Amino acid sequence: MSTHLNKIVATTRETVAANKARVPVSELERRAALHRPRGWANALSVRSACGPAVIAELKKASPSKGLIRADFNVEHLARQYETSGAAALSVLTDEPYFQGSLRNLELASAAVAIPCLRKDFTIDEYQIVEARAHRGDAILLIAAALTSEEMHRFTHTAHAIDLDVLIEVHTGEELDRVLALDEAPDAIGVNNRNLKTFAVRLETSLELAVRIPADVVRVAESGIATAADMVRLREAGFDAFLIGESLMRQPDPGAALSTLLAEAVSSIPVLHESAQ
Ligand SMILES: O=C(O)c1ccccc1NCC(=O)[C@H](O)[C@H](O)COP(=O)(O)O
Repeated sequence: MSTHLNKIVATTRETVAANKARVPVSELERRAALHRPRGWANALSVRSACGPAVIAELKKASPSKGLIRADFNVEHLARQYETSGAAALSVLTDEPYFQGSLRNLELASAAVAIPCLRKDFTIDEYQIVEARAHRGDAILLIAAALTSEEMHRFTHTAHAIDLDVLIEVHTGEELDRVLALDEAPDAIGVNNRNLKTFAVRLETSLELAVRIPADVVRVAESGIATAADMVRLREAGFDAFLIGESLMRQPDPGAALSTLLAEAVSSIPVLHESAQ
């Protein structure tokens, strides 16, 4: 595990321990029963069949960039993204490094009809029930932070409570471990951000794309900023594009997403035809 990831995971263990002491699982289960998950991966598949499926990320800050967006009204941003054509949302819930929160997940999810990923560093089953209790529709598992046994167990736990699972990889070796799991995730993401150096290379996705089976949703993550990036990734086989910082830095992230989608549709021939 990289030093950065090690540090984030260590802090996450402390957060989980504190949350467990404060809110019992029975209370999370009571809250979870109030809402039905909305099929995060299916929303991406459906959109991807007729246009670019963007997962718009609500990202206030990050370890690599510090504060990204000061003006951060979660409900407003979530609605703007939905109106502008996002297929799904990703909501960061880590507080110490990303200034996210479970409250943000709940507010964003309640404000829109599109499904929401709880974007966090999942290292304990408690967080999966927590995601469901706070209106999440899917969880993230990061292969670099988990053993194969943990990935399998967490995927099973999430599926048992109707949550979808996105497993994120950075290398071919991590992808091998994911492809060998007995219970497959609903989506596999390739993260272009190197967690040792924070350098971002779209080539990471482009190189691994061919090895991801077409029966899971293929997601390219990090460093996507232009329609040209989306065209390259789409041509390599990706179904969906997870975009955080490049939209968050715009004065009007919703308008920026609309423009990006319009440019992507006109640049990808097959999408242009299906949009006619
Ligand atoms: O963004 C970071 O600095 C970061 C650092 C350490 C672990 C994860 C990190 N980011 C999480 C993500 O995966 C991204 O937020 C997501 O893919 C969107 O990326 P971007 O469009 O480049 O903001």
